Amino acid sequence: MKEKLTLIKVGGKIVEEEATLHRLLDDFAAIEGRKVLVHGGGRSATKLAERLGIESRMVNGRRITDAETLKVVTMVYGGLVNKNIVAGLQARGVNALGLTGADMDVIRSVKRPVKDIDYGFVGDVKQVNAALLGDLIAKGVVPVMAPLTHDGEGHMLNTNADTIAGETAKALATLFDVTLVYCFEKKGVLRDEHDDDSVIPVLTPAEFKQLVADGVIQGGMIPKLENSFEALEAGVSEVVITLASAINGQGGTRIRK
Ligand SMILES: Nc1ncnc2c1ncn2[C@@H]1O[C@H](COP(=O)(O)OP(=O)(O)O)[C@@H](O)[C@H]1O
Ligand SMILES: CC(=O)N[C@@H](CCC(=O)OP(=O)(O)O)C(=O)O
Repeated sequence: MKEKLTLIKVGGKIVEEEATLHRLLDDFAAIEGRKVLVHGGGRSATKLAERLGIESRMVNGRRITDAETLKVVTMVYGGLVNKNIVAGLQARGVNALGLTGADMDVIRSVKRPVKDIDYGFVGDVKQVNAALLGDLIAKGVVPVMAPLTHDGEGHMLNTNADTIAGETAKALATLFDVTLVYCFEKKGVLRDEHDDDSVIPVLTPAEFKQLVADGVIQGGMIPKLENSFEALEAGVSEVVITLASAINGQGGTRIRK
């Protein structure tokens, strides 16, 4: 039987605010057994870009990443956000190791080809080094992964954090019994975005399609759910979308095949 592993993805709103980040780190530190944390930081990148006079543009939930924006996201995700989390976890007795995809060649990607839209320096994941992550995890290390990858030819690329989480969960599912938890600032996938208590407890692909067509599920939630269904198909045992302050408990939306 495979050992259990919990992979938590935490988004920009949570990591940006001290209070919510500290709560999340307390809850993450309390998770027993093998674990991995993947973080975003989109909101912090947008704020720094604004201070530097660089315009931010998102298309289909992805950041258009020109050369200047790539410098900003590399500083923010690989530097400030990642190290803040690593230091916070070390203070809580968790042996965290911060990684971008370039570190130990853990995630290689290919620059997204230009079709209708030129996303710039955005990477589509090609390969996750599950064996390496598995070795680190077996040694008691807790990887903390930033949403940055590399192309193997000397270039960093910006990759959506939900995708990093989904792809890493899929790769680790060859070694572990993986639960993937996307946590954010709402209680789960909601039937009415303005009613916090309208959580959909279980979501299937057919219901997802219908809710997208009805306009109930929109924006960043669409790629998050697409990544979730893909992960389940590829052998991840369980996918949950839930409130950041509820990662240890029940509740949220459970994704079904
Ligand atoms: N039906 C829905 N239920 C909950 N959130 C939804 C729904 N439809 C759209 N959303 C939006 O999706 C957002 C989460 O996606 P995203 O911003 O990519 O998350 P993250 O902060 O985790 O990166 C929520 O903040 C919410 O505004
Ligand atoms: C290519 C791309 O869109 N990358 C994302 C990576 C950060 C991210 O996904 O952060 P959240 O989880 O906080 O949204 C971006 O730059 O916004």
